[in-house]
Amino acid sequence: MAPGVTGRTRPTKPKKLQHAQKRKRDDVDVEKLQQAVAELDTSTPFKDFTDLPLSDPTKAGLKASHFVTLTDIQARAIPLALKGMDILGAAKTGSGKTLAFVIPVLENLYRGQCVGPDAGLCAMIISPTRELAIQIFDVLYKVGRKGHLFAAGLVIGGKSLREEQDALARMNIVVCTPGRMLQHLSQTAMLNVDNLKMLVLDEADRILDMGFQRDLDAILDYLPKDRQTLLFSATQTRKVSDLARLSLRDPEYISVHESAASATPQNLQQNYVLTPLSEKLDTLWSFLQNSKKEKTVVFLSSGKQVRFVYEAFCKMQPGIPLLHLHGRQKQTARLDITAKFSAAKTSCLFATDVAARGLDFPAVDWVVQVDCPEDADTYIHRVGRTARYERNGKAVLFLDPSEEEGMLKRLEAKKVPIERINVKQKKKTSIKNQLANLCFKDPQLKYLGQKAFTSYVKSIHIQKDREIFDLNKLPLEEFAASLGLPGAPRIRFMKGDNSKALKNAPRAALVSDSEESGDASDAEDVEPKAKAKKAGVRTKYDRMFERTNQDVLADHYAKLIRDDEASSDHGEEFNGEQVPDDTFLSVKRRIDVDTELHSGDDVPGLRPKKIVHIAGAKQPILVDSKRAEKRLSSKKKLLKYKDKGERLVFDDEGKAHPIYELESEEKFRGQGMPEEQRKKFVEAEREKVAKADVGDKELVRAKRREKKEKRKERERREAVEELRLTDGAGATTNSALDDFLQDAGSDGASQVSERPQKKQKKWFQDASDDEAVPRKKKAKFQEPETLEDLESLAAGFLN
Ligand SMILES: Nc1ncnc2c1ncn2[C@@H]1O[C@H](COP(=O)(O)OP(=O)(O)OP(=O)(O)O)[C@@H](O)[C@H]1O
Repeated sequence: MAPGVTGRTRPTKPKKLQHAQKRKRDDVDVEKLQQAVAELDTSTPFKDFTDLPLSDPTKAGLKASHFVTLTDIQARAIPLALKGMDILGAAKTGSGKTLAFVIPVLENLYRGQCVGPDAGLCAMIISPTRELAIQIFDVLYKVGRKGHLFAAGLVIGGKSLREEQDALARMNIVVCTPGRMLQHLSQTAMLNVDNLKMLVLDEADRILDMGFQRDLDAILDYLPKDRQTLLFSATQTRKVSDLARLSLRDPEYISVHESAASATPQNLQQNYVLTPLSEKLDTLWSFLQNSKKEKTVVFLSSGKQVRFVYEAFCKMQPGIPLLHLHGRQKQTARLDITAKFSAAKTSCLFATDVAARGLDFPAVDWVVQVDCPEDADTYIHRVGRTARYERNGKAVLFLDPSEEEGMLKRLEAKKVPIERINVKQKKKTSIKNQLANLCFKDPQLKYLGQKAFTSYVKSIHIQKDREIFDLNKLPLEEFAASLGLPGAPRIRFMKGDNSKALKNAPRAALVSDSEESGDASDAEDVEPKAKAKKAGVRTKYDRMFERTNQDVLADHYAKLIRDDEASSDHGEEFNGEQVPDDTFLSVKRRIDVDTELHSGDDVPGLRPKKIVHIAGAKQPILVDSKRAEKRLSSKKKLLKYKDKGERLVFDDEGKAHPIYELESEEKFRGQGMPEEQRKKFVEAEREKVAKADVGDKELVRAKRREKKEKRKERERREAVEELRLTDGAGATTNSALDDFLQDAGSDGASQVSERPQKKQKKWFQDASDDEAVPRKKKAKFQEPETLEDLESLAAGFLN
């Protein structure tokens, strides 16, 4: 519906006349707005949205969504953006950057009358991840739904290319991810971007970094140079080279919090805990046991770790709903998980850095970083998932002692205030035995553990900041044991690899292909944009699971492993990026073959025949087909041609004998009748077994006794502890988490009562207090139920 027009028009008026009148009113409105914007004094501090020269539909949309007061970044960026300036906007996480570009997009297009299918695509908003793109689209819909006539759409993959192509041809505003957008620019004939007026990069530093470089540069080649460009991020780029790439025209650098004491929100409490790598899962488990009533995001460095920890913790039933999110999940699953976590009051989400940037989950209490982030910027974005827009939040970073010094230095340089706290030892439970038992009983979990171990080691190996990440200082054997593994899986590194090149390899090296499926693997954000064939050699575990998979695995695990294999095709996901496996690991395989061409090979059209001599083979092999040639590359298959040899044992004098040697007949007869000999033998063996059984039973009894004693001892300690706690002044008023974490330097036994009450309240009281406000708001606004609903509504504005 057009701005200012109500639905109750008189039915007697002819339609043409109505439209003409409406257009006239729009023109007047637009003219007035143009003038107001031209006269806008950008040095005036604006407080409310009503102070700005905005169109009626935008004002109505803002009002309906309960946006009244401008945040700092909005107050400074929106007036300049309305005037058509290029902007580099930097402000802390959760400070409302999305509205700071959504409003100018709607307004500038409105004033420029870029509406309807003839206007073509006028604004492009690029986001690094699909989830963030959907979130931006949601905000665009909320603000634009009250009368704007633009057709807006999402282009993030996960749908058929054809479907997206048709919709794109009608769009005025597109919210997209770089890979998929590039695919359309190069393949959708009907897509015309000549009229593009505005380009927005959300999380600009991420989109400008090497991971997206190829796609972004290619997109920029398609776009007209004469356009307005807006860049926003909590950690903004100022590199001249980046600005040149974007052809910015005298950009305005707006850094709202540059002079602030910290780069992170003020209402965010930040701490770190020193915990050796091998105890990180114990600490995490204990933390979750003490925060069952909270909403937590847990960051791990790779998708495989996320899956292992999620599966293992689910089996251990922590008493809090668990979710997991990583880049290799199908898009539908990812959307489902983000929606579930957004709606949850208490839950724990295990995630890779795919969830680190931009996502606005409501009411997150804690961000826990189990694995150290790759740099301070990633830290800032991760912790930014909590303490958003005036809410309180808490973040804790687990650091191995080897990571402490380097990471603290980096954080200090970026103005991140962080204090050390300790975990109360009495509240910490070890889950090592439990995990070992689970892995022992469940080979699939063990397999996931092995993958988790390998991917963690890889993730450390490819880190470029050697002051923080040093593989040699990490207790890898203990780490493997902490995952429940019987030993550390062997990993072989290639010599002279370049970590930076490796980390950025996937985007640079992989070529986009045009799948039309709705599969998550097609083309997007943190995923590689192509299917790189796995050229590497399978490990013995891979082979083992390929075999087991066929009929032994439960459906659930068969799927897990299938997914895993699918993901392995693309390599590993580290810090939200994909790193191909084959560039990282190599297994030596050498075959001693000596090849000679068979005579007559040069007959045209015939496959050349080769005679191959293999070391140890009885005779040379004729290779006359592709299959025979392939067989040569398999060590196992080559065995068939080799002389098998004979296994021998050596006696005391060093003489060789076959393993099973028959006794001489004479000697055998000398020992009595065969039946008697058999009986004697059976009797002797029975005695041996009986003796061994006594020993075994004694061992089992001893173990049981030991377990029982340990349990009793633990129960006794807990009972004493409980008594002491209920007796202690103020102790019962603290949450379980108060009881779990303690300030660094204070001793474990007297924590709770020693900490000043005021500080405790500031730390932990926020969760329930603040929740009411946003939830109430949400109840009033009727959300479209599915993404499809939302998309069709936004596309349908045009009607
Ligand atoms: N003017 C406003 N009034 C009230 N709430 C607002 C306003 N602007 C933004 N918000 C709310 O603040 C929250 C954070 O906003 P947004 O997601 O835009 O932050 P951001 O700065 O982009 O964060 P990040 O850096 O993590 O991407 C959202 O829930 C949003 O609805």
